[in-house]
Amino acid sequence: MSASEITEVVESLGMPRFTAKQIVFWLYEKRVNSIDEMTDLSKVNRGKLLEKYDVGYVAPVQEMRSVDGTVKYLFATSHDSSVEAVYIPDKERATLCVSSQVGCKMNCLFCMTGKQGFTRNLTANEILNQIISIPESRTLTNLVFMGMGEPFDNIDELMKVLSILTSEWGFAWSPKRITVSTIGHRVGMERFLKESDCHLAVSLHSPFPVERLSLMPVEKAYPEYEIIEKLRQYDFSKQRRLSFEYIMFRGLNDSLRHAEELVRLLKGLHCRINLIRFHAIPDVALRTSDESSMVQFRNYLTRKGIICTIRSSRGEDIFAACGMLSTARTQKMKLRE
Ligand SMILES: C[S@@+](CC[C@H](N)C(=O)[O-])C[C@H]1O[C@@H](n2cnc3c(N)ncnc32)[C@H](O)[C@@H]1O
Ligand code: SF4
Repeated sequence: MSASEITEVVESLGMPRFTAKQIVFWLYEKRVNSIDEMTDLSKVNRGKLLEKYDVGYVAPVQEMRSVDGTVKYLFATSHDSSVEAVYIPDKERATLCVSSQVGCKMNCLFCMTGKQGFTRNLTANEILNQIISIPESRTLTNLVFMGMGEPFDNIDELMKVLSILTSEWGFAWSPKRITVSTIGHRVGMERFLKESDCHLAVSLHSPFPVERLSLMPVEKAYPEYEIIEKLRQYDFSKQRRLSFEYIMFRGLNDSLRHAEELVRLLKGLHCRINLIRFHAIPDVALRTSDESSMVQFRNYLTRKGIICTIRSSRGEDIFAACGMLSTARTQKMKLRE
């Protein structure tokens, strides 16, 4: 809950307004696990809160550790569905990749979460719980909303989470440490750009609309040309960063022709490109590009003045492609029934 929502709760229960400040302190500064630990609240007031509320911590139901230190956590969202959060330590950085929905409506060809279909939006509580209930919570330096789901399709809860994370009364994180990744959902993206200072990553995957459409049906609703024209209205040359995600598929989008068209498409836009290796998923005939094609592609873009990096693949041995572990759990639960 935001500070103003907690104030409303306190008032509705007939408690003095300053109790809200105390609760916010216990939740976001002290990070207590239970209302009973809020020791400067009177016993009567703690009792009133306990009748209707709890702190909302829920531990992950499963975890898988990779040899490279990556940890995939699974959070149950019902008896047979779950979402994933992935902890990725890397030298002085410790990033958590967070989910925003159970499944996803967008049905991208290459994505395991897309194959699950859409079940429901996660609540702000369920999104924050991924961040605060893992043992590494206090060591996190960065958050990326690149787990399961389309964050801008769950914009109300996302904005609430970002506000709790970045407000002085909340976790007081710098927005520069948070990146939200989107398929280019226009309505949510506009609201996010207006109301938050966090970084934006847009999943592009081809500079050619017809090819993008063959990978991502959402190209119909949110054409890449329109997304890019919209983004040109914002200033990404200062604190806030704009990046494009580009999965490299062998023989599909990794040619010089693609690199040239990307440069033309993004001309004049202050941005960077992250090249991503494709994590194979079952029953999809796409393959990841080989290392030399990726390096050539990156070098071409770099020569043309675009900051371009090849993202290192992490946790390959623990089903790194998002949605794989949660799909496995759903199948297991269904088999048991
Ligand atoms: C899972 S999505 C979640 C955020 C948002 N829905 C989006 O598409 O940007 C995060 C990133 O993972 C990428 N992705 C999805 N499936 C992948 C796979 N099998 N291999 C590599 N990257 C994948 C997406 O294209 C996107 O750039
Ligand atoms: S890549 Fe993103 S938008 Fe596409 S299906 Fe997966 S989670 Fe949804």
